[in-house]
Amino acid sequence: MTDEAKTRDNSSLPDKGAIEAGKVITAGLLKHVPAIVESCGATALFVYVDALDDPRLDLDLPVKAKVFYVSKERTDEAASECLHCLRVPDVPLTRIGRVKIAIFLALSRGLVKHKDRIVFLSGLAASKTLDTVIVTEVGREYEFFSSGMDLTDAPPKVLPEVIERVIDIASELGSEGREGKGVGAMFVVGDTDCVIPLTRQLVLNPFKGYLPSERNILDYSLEETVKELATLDGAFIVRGDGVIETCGAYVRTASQEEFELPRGLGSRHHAAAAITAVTGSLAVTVSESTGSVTIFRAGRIITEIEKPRSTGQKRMLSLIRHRKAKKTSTDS
Ligand SMILES: Nc1ncnc2c1ncn2[C@@H]1O[C@H](COP(=O)(O)OP(=O)(O)OP(=O)(O)O)[C@@H](O)[C@H]1O
Repeated sequence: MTDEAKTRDNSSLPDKGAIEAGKVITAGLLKHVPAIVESCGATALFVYVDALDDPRLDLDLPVKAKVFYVSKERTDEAASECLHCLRVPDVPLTRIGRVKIAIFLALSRGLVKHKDRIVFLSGLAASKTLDTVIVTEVGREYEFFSSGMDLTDAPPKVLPEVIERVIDIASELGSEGREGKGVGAMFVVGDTDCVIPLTRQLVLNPFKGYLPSERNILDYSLEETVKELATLDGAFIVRGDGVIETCGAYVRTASQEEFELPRGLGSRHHAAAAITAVTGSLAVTVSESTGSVTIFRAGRIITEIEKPRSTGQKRMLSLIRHRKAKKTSTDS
């Protein structure tokens, strides 16, 4: 976890009473999980372990399903302690957003498949409470994933870790923007032999002249460069093994009418749908206006991860402080 994220989490640490209440709620929920898994015929149980005090103590569940730990932590210990550990981006996410990303990552790794039934336990990391059970069948309902589409049909030759990395960077851009401003972006991943002829450069390719090993999106030292270049118009074109071919590329696309996208989505999102319709690529967009991250495949939206709304708590606190200060000065 980043220092900034730690500070954010520490600032909202629950008091002792809240932790005790959280433990009671979590224990109550976990008691019923094996029965829920069994009666729903679920084959996988996803648990957001950041909402637990100690996953090893709390999670001794005798379930007849594969158990997946979902966490924001990037540590290697987390991955080695359990075989199925899915890391979601370290940004504020809604409970549903977390479910969507974790299931999508599991799908792209081939750990779950289309029509699998999944039980997802979620909650708030800050309150150390598991308080939500979501049961879903992959591909059945539109709220999570595009319905009727076999999501197991992942783009060929795209490494799952590349998909994970792109979603990470996109989520961070959507959540944090750049220097206080919203940033939009588009990443077209895989099938670059077919994608590149359908693009034209809006600016000179900043990656030109670098060895493939020096421009791989899997290299964490490139993160800041990628985020900075996301402020340019156009798309990143990324090979399935993570090598960035170019950025600032305009995607030449068919007319907008061909794609049934929700109203309000503009040319960036239509370009993403279009390029995935005519190539075997996957596209990930970040909306500059809303911060939402959308994943496209075969001309359709697979899923959209909405940015959680700000609670306005900070603004409220500063207003209260301001009013108190004003009252004190008029009283004296
Ligand atoms: N065909 C394209 N190829 C690459 N980038 C594009 C393309 N069309 C638009 N963009 C990028 O998207 C930006 C925003 O365009 P527009 O507002 O129409 O899209 P949008 O889908 O509404 O996205 P947002 O939600 O970010 O505003 C453009 O400034 C440009 O950088």
